Amino acid sequence: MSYSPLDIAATGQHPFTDYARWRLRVSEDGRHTWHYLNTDEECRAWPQTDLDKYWLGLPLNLPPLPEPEDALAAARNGYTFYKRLQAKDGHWPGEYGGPMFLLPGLVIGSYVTGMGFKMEEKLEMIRYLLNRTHPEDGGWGIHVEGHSTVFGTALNYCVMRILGVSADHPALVKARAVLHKLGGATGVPAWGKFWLSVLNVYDWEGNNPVTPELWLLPNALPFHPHRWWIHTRTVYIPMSYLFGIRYKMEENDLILSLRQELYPENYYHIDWPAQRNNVCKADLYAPHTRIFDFLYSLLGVYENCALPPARRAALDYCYKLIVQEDENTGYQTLGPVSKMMNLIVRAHVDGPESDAYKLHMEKRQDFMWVCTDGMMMCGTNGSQLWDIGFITQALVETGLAHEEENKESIVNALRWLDQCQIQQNPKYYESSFRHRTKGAWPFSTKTQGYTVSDCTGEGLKAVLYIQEHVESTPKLVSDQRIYDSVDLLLGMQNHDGGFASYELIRGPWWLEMLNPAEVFGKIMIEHSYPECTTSVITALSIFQKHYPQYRPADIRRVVERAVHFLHKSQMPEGGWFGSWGICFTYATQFALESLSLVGETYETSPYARKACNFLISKQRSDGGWGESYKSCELTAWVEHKQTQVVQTCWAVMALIYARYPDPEPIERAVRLVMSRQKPDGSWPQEAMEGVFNKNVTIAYPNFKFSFTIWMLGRAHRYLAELKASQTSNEARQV
Ligand SMILES: CC(C)=CCC[C@@H](C)[C@H]1CC[C@@]2(C)C3=C(CC[C@]12C)[C@@]1(C)CC[C@H](O)C(C)(C)[C@@H]1CC3
Repeated sequence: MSYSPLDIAATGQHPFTDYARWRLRVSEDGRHTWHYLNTDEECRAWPQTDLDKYWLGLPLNLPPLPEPEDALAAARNGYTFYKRLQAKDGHWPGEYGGPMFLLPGLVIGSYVTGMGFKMEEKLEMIRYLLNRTHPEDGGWGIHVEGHSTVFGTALNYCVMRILGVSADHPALVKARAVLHKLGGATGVPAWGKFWLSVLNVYDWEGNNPVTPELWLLPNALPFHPHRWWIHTRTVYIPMSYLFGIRYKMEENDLILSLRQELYPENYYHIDWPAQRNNVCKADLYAPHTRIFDFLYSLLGVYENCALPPARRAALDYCYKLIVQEDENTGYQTLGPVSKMMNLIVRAHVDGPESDAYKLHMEKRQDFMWVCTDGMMMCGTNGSQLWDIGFITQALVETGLAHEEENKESIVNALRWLDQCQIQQNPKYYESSFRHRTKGAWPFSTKTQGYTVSDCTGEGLKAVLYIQEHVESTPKLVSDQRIYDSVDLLLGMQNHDGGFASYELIRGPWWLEMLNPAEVFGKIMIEHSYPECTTSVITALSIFQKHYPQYRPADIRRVVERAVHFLHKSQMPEGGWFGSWGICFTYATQFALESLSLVGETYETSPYARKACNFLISKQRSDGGWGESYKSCELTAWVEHKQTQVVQTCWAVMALIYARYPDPEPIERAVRLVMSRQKPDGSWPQEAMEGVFNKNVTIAYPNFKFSFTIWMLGRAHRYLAELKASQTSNEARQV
């Protein structure tokens, strides 16, 4: 077995492997895999690039660029740097870390199925966790910036032990103390109970039922799982399978020892059924409702008398759905959590000799990323489309795309966008309850293959911008393919006029009252989001400018209803609540982009005016904006300790969309963003940019390039326009 004790340094400050030997391979459709080269010969044959070095945190030693005289020159310097991080195939790879409950799935899932890791991977995963302990107490949180929780600490503690760290290691001694102070692993939230049960260090009796038979109910029922938010149902399918068979790893010395380490009390005396609703206070974000507890007690009764044929039929059905999901996504599945759960089911049913086992093992690699601090598991197999969508639009809108030295880069980006569009519906379509995909752009890669409304919107915009505005680019995406994506978007509007993430809202609002996850908010059904709504309607409107003859009445109607949704969802203070980026700054940028489309600006619309005043009231004395992820948890603005460059860019973009008439706040913000730029044109990484399920931050490190370049270039032009109109007004007055 490749899991054995290791001698590990006390801290993860210095790499445990030779960072000059890591290489990022970009293959197929933008797939990312990291490789460690063992010999000097291999290293010579495959030299390290600036792209590798940048993400590994190695110095690029670039000469300083000419000091920028204005905002546009700063944007140009920014792109001179960022172009170096473009992969040969045209997209911009990047890490996608933040959640601290993903590596546990990877490592526990691999351990229980007998899949190993390379030594260098193990060492850097350990180092990553050493570097991500909470600076004050030494535990782990649900995400890298969060306080220590049982979820983060119990699971990552197991990861460290599995990977070979001794229980006496100073970091583990500390983490164990945190865990015990929080009451021990009994109070881990539901998903933690699940992983620990799979590892055989928690009793299945301590889990609320995850009844697979729900899948056998008639599809028409309003609470049928096919109506749940896609991430929730895709996780619950393999979860219910593994619960249904009470899967657990065979006992071994490590497991026996973990049973002692994780609990302050005697493991064998724990009253397991009493733990089902025991969740540590530090973890609890979305407490169960009474109705939830009542229904789960009924399911608990059912569990005691479940009929074997019904259980068998339910398990068979879940297994079928799992196989379909694996095949629809190239064994990546929708996301990192379902990935590892599906992997366990397939390993269990299909066995270690099967293709499914081998493919699952191989595709773990797509989520594993080496960063400055070690190796993490990413939130998806990358954010390829999302990142290329923004930077390409930024280049076109700032005019940088037209500059000779950037032509090749922009054509390469178009080629990548072209190959990324999904041109068919999934192999298993209706049978696996999928939304159509023909015409869509996904969030990451075509192989992952899921429609996301706003990714399709941003992908479409990026293609239209390049194909329609940048001279001499080939027209790679045909009219028909563009129509396919417009048809898809037109079909994704919800009854409230807004757009959700992957699908239409399928279930009733009250399903949120049955959220079992405890640590995530708003995960049971789709919801309409101002961000997604904006990406879609801006894409449709830009499309219409270039293709005025195609479904104009439908587009008009969809846009009108969407604008109505945005009006309704404005918060009383004037901002919009962001669900995917932090937070009011993020969503307000999107909402004002939408309003600008229909001519609603500071001068003409009370909505836009209120939003601008809200943003201006949050500008800090240094000219920037800084909002904490706590805003997302609390649904109320919380200041960040530091001003954030990326948020400053969002706020300024919002003001520009609304044609805010006073140049002064914009000029101050531009100065702030320019002052943070390094001589080589880059910006340093600051706080997390993104969020999901209200409670978990996630990194979008490419935003510090796309939104800075975009904002600086646009502000440069906007400020010039403002000055020109002020001068002409003055002239008229004279
Ligand atoms: C709770 C579970 C299953 C955790 C796994 C993590 C996923 C749920 C997260 C990770 C990345 C994530 C935040 C993402 C999204 C949904 C939830 C994801 C997939 C979407 C696609 C929703 C729509 C958004 O506008 C946007 C496109 C930014 C994000 C992208 C990342």
